[in-house]
Amino acid sequence: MKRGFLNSSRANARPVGSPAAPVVIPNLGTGKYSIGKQNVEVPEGYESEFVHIERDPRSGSFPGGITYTTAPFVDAAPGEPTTECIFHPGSKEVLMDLPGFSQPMVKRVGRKSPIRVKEVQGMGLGLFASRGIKARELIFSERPLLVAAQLLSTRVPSHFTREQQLQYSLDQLEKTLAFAVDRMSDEDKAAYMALKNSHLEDGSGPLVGIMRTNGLGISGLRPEITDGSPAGICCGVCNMISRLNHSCSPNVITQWSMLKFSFQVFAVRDIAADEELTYRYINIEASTAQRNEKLKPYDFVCACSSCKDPESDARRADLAESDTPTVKEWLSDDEPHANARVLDECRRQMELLEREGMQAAYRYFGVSVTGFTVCVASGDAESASEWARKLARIRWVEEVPKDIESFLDPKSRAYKAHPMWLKRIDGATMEKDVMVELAAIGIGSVTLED
Ligand SMILES: C[S@@+](CC[C@H](N)C(=O)[O-])C[C@H]1O[C@@H](n2cnc3c(N)ncnc32)[C@H](O)[C@@H]1O
Repeated sequence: MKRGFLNSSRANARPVGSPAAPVVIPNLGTGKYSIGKQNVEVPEGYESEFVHIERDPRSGSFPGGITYTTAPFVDAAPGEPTTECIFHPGSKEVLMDLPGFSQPMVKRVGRKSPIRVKEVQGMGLGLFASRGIKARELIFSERPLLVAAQLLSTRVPSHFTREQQLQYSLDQLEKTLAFAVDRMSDEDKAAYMALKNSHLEDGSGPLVGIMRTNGLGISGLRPEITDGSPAGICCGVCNMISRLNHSCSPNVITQWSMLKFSFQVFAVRDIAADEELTYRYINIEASTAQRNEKLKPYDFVCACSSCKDPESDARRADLAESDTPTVKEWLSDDEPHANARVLDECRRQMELLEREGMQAAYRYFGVSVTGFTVCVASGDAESASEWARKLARIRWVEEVPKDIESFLDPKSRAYKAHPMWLKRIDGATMEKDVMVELAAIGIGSVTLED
């Protein structure tokens, strides 16, 4: 039996409330113009199947149907923005059952905003820092204009061709969105309609096109979908966040807070005044060619510094092929120089991550926490404090130790009080009872024999 967080597969997986990624509606075609280019006509007479139901904001969902609602619907703070939602059964209950829902947003974009919208040549609009921003800063929070399931569970006539079925689904989704957009205030409606649409020629209607271009993934709102399929992810469309352009070396990350029903935007490294804020739309560990393939639905070819650097691919491939060093594996490594070996690997990967500007990758946390723990166990507070400095910049990963700031000073007393302090020096084996003790507080693991 295994115990402790750092043993679990979660230690290496993306964290709860992980950064949202823009949504590409999966079964509606992900390639550029992969559907609808032929101007597919759906036979007449099928439009009547569309049904919409509006409900009292506080009542729950009903079996089999979708519900239009305005969130947060319970105890919304006065003057807070609201979101038009298209919910499937169970979504509303997720929120109603969430203790403390909803909490007020923090750091809304106001008069002293650290960001401004500006034209970027060849990219349309973009977001820029209006002052210097420090790594880990919460730059702003935003409640979406719209939250909707990515896919509608409509019954598609089976005698349609595949193209007709896809077009039919797009048309149904467009009508569903139209009803929600119509419920928005004039200001929000205008904001939604002014967003970029890069799906002008693939059969998407204007509202669907805007959702596909700007939507950010939100998990946890479709409890009935338990198979991990994309249908379980909802899509949030925001006004400001939607202006973030893509970079493969992004300087911000977004995180969804269900409790605050809003996205939070954090700086992953220092951002200079007037620098553009950029965000990753796709997995950034992939090669340049793979990344640009994934970006096709957004209708641009990325020209960020990594995409232009011929040596970047080798560095990213190296990372993609290397396992993130974990505390769990280090503890079960009996080799006498495990500390030095694991630390070398942490340093090597960190150098690649920093060189590639990949502070937004979850691996950045994994490498830092392992490097920190190994240094503490070796009694090397000086090196541990360097890793602590990196960890202290990561505010969007829940597993960063809450007291990490107390390890920034290598002379801090926190070191001697750390449960791992001097517990594993190279050349010495670790006592079983020490491992049991550590596992009990969530560091490492022990195998409990029957
Ligand atoms: C979510 S919007 C970003 C904001 C957008 N630039 C605007 O004017 O509202 C996504 C669209 O912005 C453009 N875009 C985003 N990142 C880009 C980049 N790195 N290079 C060129 N165009 C980009 C593409 O048209 C893409 O479909």
